Amino acid sequence: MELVRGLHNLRPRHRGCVATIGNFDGVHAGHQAILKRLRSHSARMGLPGCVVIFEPQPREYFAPNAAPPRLTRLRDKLMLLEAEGVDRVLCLAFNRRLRELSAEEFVQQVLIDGLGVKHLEVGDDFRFGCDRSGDFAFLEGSGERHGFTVEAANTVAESGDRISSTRLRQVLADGDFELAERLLGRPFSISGRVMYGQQLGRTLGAPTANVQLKRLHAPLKGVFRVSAVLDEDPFKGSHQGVANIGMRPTVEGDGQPHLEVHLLDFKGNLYGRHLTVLFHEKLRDEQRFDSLDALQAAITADIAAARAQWASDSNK
Ligand SMILES: Cc1cc2nc3c(=O)[nH]c(=O)nc-3n(C[C@H](O)[C@H](O)[C@H](O)COP(=O)(O)O)c2cc1C
Ligand SMILES: Nc1ncnc2c1ncn2[C@@H]1O[C@H](COP(=O)(O)OP(=O)(O)OP(=O)(O)O)[C@@H](O)[C@H]1O
Repeated sequence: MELVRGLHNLRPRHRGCVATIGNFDGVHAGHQAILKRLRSHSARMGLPGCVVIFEPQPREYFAPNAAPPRLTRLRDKLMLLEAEGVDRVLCLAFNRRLRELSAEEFVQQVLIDGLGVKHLEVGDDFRFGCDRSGDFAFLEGSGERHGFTVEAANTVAESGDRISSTRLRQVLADGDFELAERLLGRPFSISGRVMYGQQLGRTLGAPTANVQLKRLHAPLKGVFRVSAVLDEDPFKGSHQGVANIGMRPTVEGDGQPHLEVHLLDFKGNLYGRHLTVLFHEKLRDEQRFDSLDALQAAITADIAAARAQWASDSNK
């Protein structure tokens, strides 16, 4: 899969494709349905399938502090899009210039001059352009004038409700990981590099790998039953574990949320390795304990609860 950053990096060879546009945060089952249609039009027309995304996502640009949490960082989003068979991603910087483009200018500059789009696939509620003035009817009209076809994919729903990134954020915040897995088509995960922590975990009887969240504003907090894959290689096996996402109020953290993972029965150095943490169940909320002994007892109980659930799963 090819990543093109910015319109200025498009070359004549990039012209002629089938495309779709959106945030694709989480690459959930609704997105996957659109991407499946993109693949089939791409095969039918013998043209590459291109996804146009924005970075930052528009709401992060408009309200950096009030934007909703991210389900996927750019890196993970790109890996998931590649796994869905996307040939090319055009990542546009969402900035003042882009936000001020009218729907007409967006079509002309991005779809026609930039990509030479021959077919556009969008969701039925898709809107774009300055003040979200461009909709499906507008695109159909543009398509007739500029020579591309447009198709609106039907809404993909689960239990009667539309699947969306917004809904997933709520489902994760509620700790409903079974539903999250159905909406995503895979368990929810966060990945990152393991960095040095305060090295306190080992004295608590549970050494933890501190996974770098960087600027990721995680959509969940609390203590979870997890599994983890090392270096993105599922063939190296997945490890069972428990994890905490929070501020670590008992040990006076650094004011930043951390993702800390304790892998059960694992010995080895994880510093600098890449860890993908898959979330299976919420065990409890993070708490401020009066002593490190009380925290240690709580973590021991978390580990026991996780082990009991794994054991019951394997007996099913
Ligand atoms: C399963 C688990 C549950 C945790 N629960 C809490 C908690 O409820 N409150 C809290 O302050 N810290 C909690 N922590 C975070 C610990 O305070 C943290 O892992 C410990 O301070 C070690 O940090 P270090 O790796 O930076 O040394 C939890 C950690 C794990 C792995
Ligand atoms: N459940 C769905 N069914 C059909 N199409 C969808 C579905 N969810 C998203 N799409 C389409 O996928 C494309 C990308 O969607 P986008 O990520 O922008 O929206 P979203 O997942 O609904 O997120 P949000 O909750 O932030 O609105 C758009 O064309 C959108 O209409």
